[in-house]
Amino acid sequence: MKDNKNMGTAVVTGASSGLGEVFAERLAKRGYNLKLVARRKDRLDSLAEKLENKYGIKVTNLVADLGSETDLQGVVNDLSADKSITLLINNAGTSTLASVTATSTEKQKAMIGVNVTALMLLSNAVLPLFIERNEGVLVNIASVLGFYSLPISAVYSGTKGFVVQYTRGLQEELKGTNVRVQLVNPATTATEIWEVGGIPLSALDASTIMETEDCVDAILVGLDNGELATHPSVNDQQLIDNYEDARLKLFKGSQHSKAADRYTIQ
Ligand SMILES: NC(=O)C1=CN([C@@H]2O[C@H](COP(=O)(O)OP(=O)(O)OC[C@H]3O[C@@H](n4cnc5c(N)ncnc54)[C@H](OP(=O)(O)O)[C@@H]3O)[C@@H](O)[C@H]2O)C=CC1
Ligand SMILES: N[C@@H](C=O)C(=O)O
Repeated sequence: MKDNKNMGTAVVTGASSGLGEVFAERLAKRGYNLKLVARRKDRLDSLAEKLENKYGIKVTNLVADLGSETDLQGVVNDLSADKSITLLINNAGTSTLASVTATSTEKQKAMIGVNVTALMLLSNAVLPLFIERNEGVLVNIASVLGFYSLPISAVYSGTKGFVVQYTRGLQEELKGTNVRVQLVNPATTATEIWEVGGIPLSALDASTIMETEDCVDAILVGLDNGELATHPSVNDQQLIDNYEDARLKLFKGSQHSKAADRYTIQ
């Protein structure tokens, strides 16, 4: 991304705390006007006031529960009609970390509503404009739990697995265009999501917890460098390359009309 004053509008969902709040600050500094989405109006209002005063940009808040069909449709309508949007960061997310049987159906549906349905419908809202203009940036925040499941993350990992594959699919669709789609897989980062999800940060190994600002700054470096998939906390690039190579090889190895020899009926 360039540093100039004609950046258009960046939409950041989940801007009332954590990664989203830092994204909002960093993008304001780069000269974007902002559209911020979350439920907590007080937090969005004070952030908007701070960023407008500090950076001289315009901030519009959309107070909405992305898990509510009506609120989500309101945001979709707003974004679809806003031709100033140049960047959408699908960051809002919610997690309940517990076994499936210990997680209410309501909480499971909330994870699917915010992490999956909202992310997809908000992408649908901006992509037609990006494609028509042949320019635009979509950033989807998944998680390392999108390619790995813990005994307490079956549903959350399922939702983030959707984000991973959906984003990869969009990248394939948009290959050869100037519409950029970045997949982001953060690992443990010091935000409220842990407390909200039932695991206090104090219960985790401190050496594995990244600061929120460091995570966002790494994601933006990845974006500036044109990365398709950004893993902020993975130092060893070879691990990423091996993973990408292995999943491609496994896919290619699956393209056969006959069952594998080990499934021959004896
Ligand atoms: N922190 C971590 O360790 C990791 C986080 N992630 C992902 O990063 C993203 C950001 O989370 P993070 O900053 O950590 O957590 P936070 O809890 O700090 O932020 C989550 C944001 O999402 C918003 N949000 C949650 N539910 C809704 C809803 N129903 N409607 C509208 N907005 C909602 C919250 O706003 P409000 O409550 O005001 O509505 C808040 O602004 C998420 O997608 C998360 O899954 C991925 C990997 C690791
Ligand atoms: N957000 C975290 C879990 O709640 C993660 O994705 O690791």
